[in-house]
Amino acid sequence: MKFKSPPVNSLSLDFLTEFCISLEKLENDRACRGVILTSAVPKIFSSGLDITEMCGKSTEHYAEFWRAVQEMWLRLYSSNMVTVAAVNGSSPAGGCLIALTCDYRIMAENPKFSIGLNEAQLGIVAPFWFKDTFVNVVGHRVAERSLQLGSLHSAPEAHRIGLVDELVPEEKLKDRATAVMQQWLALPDHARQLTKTMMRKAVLDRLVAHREEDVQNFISFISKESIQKSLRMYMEMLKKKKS
Ligand SMILES: CCCCCCCCCCC/C=C/C(=O)SCCNC(=O)CCNC(=O)[C@H](O)C(C)(C)COP(=O)(O)OP(=O)(O)OC[C@H]1O[C@@H](n2cnc3c(N)ncnc32)[C@H](O)[C@@H]1OP(=O)(O)O
Repeated sequence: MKFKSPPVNSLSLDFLTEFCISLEKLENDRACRGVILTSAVPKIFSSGLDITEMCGKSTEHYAEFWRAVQEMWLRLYSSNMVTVAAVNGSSPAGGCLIALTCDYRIMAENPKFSIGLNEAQLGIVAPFWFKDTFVNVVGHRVAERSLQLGSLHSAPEAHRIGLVDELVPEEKLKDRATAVMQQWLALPDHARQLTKTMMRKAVLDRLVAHREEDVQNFISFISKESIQKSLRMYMEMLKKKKS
């Protein structure tokens, strides 16, 4: 599956809805046992949640948007398919979450590409299930430091801390992702799927049990004037960086 929402594959409500529909179709297709996620946009895997969806909108819109973010994560983290992220560009925040939610991450070894949960840099907080997914990949200490600092890690550093499983030259990314997929698909599906469920169930159950509370937390957090101001300033900064 190739993300193609230029300029930066930001995760808008439309993007998330289409992503979930596509995942559901693949999940229900008995002939499909695995999916490789990558980007058709040069240099960017995904720029994370679309900030414009979280700025100056109604409470109803925030609720709908956040439910779509939750749905994307719940479907991908609990997928029966083998999921491989072929990270061919930068991947901050929600983009990093998508990669973390897969079974395996391969990143192009370009030191200009960065990845991480940088929410703190925007003055916002990664929710508990972003944090739990991160901890499950890199361990508590590395996750805590990285989250508090809102670090964006260069590709080599991301590999060093275990955020990505391997680095390959960009032109070899597709072949390597295919080889990894074949390796994972060589196992009997039922054994791999039950193992995945066992490893991920507690974290998935936690969001399922607190889903509505999480929506309400998001709404009250994002509606604060101080948070809206931080997001507006961040968007301004992104625009200024260009000129
Ligand atoms: C008590 C606890 C309660 C907790 C409750 C929950 C709290 C809320 C949790 C929310 C979690 C949020 C997760 C996120 O994902 S937030 C998004 C974070 N993303 C970023 O920080 C990335 C920002 N973008 C960049 O750094 C760069 O754009 C990038 C490196 C990706 C690409 O750089 P490049 O130079 O190639 O491109 P431009 O910067 O010029 O961008 C092109 C245009 O795209 C716009 N843009 C970029 N990113 C976004 C985005 N994420 N959303 C919307 N729009 C984006 C950018 O402004 C440019 O637009 P213009 O062409 O119009 O200028």
